[in-house]
Amino acid sequence: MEKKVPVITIDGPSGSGKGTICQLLAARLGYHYLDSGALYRLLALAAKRHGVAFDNVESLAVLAAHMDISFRTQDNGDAPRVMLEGEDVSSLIRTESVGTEASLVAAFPEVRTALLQRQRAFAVMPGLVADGRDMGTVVFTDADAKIFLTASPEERAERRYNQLIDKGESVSLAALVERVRKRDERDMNRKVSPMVPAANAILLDSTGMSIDEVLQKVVDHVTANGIDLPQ
Ligand SMILES: Nc1ncnc2c1ncn2[C@@H]1O[C@H](COP(=O)(O)OP(=O)(O)OP(=O)(O)O)[C@@H](O)[C@H]1O
Ligand SMILES: Nc1ccn([C@H]2C[C@H](O)[C@@H](COP(=O)(O)O)O2)c(=O)n1
Repeated sequence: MEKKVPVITIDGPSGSGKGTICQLLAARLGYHYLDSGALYRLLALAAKRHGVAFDNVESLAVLAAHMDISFRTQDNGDAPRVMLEGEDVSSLIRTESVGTEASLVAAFPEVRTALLQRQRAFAVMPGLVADGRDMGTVVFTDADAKIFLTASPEERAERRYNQLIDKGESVSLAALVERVRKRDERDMNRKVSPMVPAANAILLDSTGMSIDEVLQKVVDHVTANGIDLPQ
């Protein structure tokens, strides 16, 4: 019998630290990493470039199923480069506006269905750490360990603020808090695959916790669920 691919899911709102923790965990375990939010961001960018309106559901679904995308793993351990039609768009998809547009196109069931198999294809040996909003509830329901990572909207906005300042972008913290709240609201209240913790996920509130502290809690949960760290 074929061995089941181990999968760990970390879902949660924007800025909760999912990407950071998933990448550190994947590196520790030697697993693959899926940034599912990047797929929705890529779709938003591809739609703009191909002149597809954000309410043209049929064309968005076709684009979601067929867009030419890839993730290029970096030898130095840095985040994978995100490619669209052969172009490195890693920075382009990280803007606040693309995040909002990704949240808009993600609300369509047709788009989510079109991306389902593409996401599941990431589950290959030796294992996968998947980050998103519905990894534990829809995409990998039989995952070995599920975590729902949160932090207060104020702290998440502040993390994003520091990130943008580091990149040399001038932003208002108050505007970011507002944007974080709006995106949470849309992601939590959409009809399909809303952002909710899976019934068998642990809830981890990272407000006031360092990255190392969060990682340790996640590692504890993962090992308690039978996934061993390599020595
Ligand atoms: N526990 C933490 N304490 C302080 N800063 C953190 C913590 N976790 C993550 N960060 C920082 O917060 C920022 C956002 O983190 P990250 O991109 O991992 O969040 P995310 O949940 O993946 O967000 P998104 O869903 O929008 O992609 C990064 O600059 C990261 O270094
Ligand atoms: N599994 C997922 C991942 C992402 N989305 C949507 C909702 C988010 O606001 C947007 C951008 O995601 P991020 O890069 O910030 O993680 O994409 C989703 O609906 N489901």
